Amino acid sequence: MILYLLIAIIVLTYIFFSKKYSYWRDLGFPYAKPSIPVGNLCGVGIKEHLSDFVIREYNNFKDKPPAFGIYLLTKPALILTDLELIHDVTTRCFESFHGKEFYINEKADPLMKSLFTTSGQEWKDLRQKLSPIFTVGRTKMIFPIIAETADRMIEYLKQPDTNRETIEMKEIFSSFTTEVVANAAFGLDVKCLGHPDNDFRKATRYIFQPPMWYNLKILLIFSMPEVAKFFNMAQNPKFVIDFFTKTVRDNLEFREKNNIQRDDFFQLLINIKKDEGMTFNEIAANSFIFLIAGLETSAIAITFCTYELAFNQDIQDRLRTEIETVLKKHDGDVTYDAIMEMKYLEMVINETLRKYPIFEVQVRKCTKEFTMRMPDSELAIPIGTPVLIPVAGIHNDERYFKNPEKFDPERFSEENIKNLVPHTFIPFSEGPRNCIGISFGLMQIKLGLVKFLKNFRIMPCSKTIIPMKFTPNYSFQSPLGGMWIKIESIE
Ligand code: HEM
Repeated sequence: MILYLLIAIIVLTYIFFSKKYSYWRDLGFPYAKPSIPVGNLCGVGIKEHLSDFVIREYNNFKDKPPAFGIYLLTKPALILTDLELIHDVTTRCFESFHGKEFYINEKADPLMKSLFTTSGQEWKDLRQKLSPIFTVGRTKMIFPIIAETADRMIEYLKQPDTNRETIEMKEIFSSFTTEVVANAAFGLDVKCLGHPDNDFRKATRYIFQPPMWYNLKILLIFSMPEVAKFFNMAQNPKFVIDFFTKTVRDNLEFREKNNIQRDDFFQLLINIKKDEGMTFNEIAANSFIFLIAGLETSAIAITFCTYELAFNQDIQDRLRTEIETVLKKHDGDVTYDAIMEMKYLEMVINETLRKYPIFEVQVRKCTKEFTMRMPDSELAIPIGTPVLIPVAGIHNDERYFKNPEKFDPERFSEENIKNLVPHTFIPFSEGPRNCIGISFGLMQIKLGLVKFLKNFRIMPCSKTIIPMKFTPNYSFQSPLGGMWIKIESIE
């Protein structure tokens, strides 16, 4: 009897998945072969990083534009391979693709409903309210916070007991950006450089690299959002929600009670609350997203840039010469204007973001039916379909970037940048839903790099990973086992 029951369960499961996985085949649309029960996500986050999967499948299908089908667990999704279609999705036909694929349960997790996760009118209103926070003028206002924190990072690295022969820099750069963004977003003086067990750092580290069991919970939430809502499940871990909502509440009460005004993002959120109205949850969720989006993205960019500079001494020398020359003109002061004058620095950062796009895939959701034209037919993309832009694949496609493995900042020289194929360099995305924090992120990266290179020469060491491999269960691309290099003081 048990045997029959088992066989029946296996047969029914097989029929269920076969039916789910016949969607693209029935439409006669090219697709990557799925596996029961995770679709095309087999091994992603366990054996390989999402970017490895994206690059591989993109290369398999890039000659069959405009798109191919995959299954995110059992959900059909599209990966786009045609640049014009990508431009339609991000910009030209934005009304059909302004959605994001996030599970929001505000009751259980007030941190999830932010600018990054919301869609439709709610997103539009938020973007309008929050845009004034991210102007170039505001970035200038935050400049001293970034500069002081970068100085603290250099002091820390110069301590006599720091092992400069083999040093893991990813954690140090993440601590640097955590201190900057905690200060800029929350007005908090968090000390995590040299203190990896600091509560703030521990909570943020957990978000980017949760334990394997936690990824299973995310899979469940993603595949059965209705069930997750029924059981009032939260996407973020409880200790992260409690920690950050308490931090925001205490901070808000302290400032309001003591009538404290500061030049930071948090103050700007308080001003919006007073002038235009903003709920506590909106303040909490958006300070949280500034923190999440702001710290790890920039830290990873500095990390990969440093990794490449260790192997490319000529580029490192040229960049250091530029830094010294420009600073000399500014009496040795690392000012906002001095940083903006460093054109080669910009080329080096662009090339870093080309080779290692932090958001290796950008995800949008179809919000209004859209007809995709194919060579000799068309396909109506149904509402609700996730649409993936394979940025890592495009940035490493030899048709657009010759010899993509080579780290070559010249691709972004004044002369060459004009010849880039449109929509092939999109590290901050494009269109109305592009990154809102570009100028702040770039300034953080630039200042961190300038202060670091002014003080240290970088070289590979015995523990440097060659070639680069990514940590499978990390939210962004991040070096497996950390980024170990040797640094030498420049006197
Ligand atoms: C190297 C640094 C950064 C990179 C490469 C980057 C990249 C991106 C990308 C590609 C998106 C669009 C994601 C998608 O469509 O799925 C995005 C959105 C966003 N970024 Fe950044 N980002 C960086 C730094 C920052 C910083 C410093 C902040 C804030 C402090 C920030 C805040 C945001 C927010 C709030 C969004 C959502 C915008 C919206 O949906 O309207 N980012 N970022």
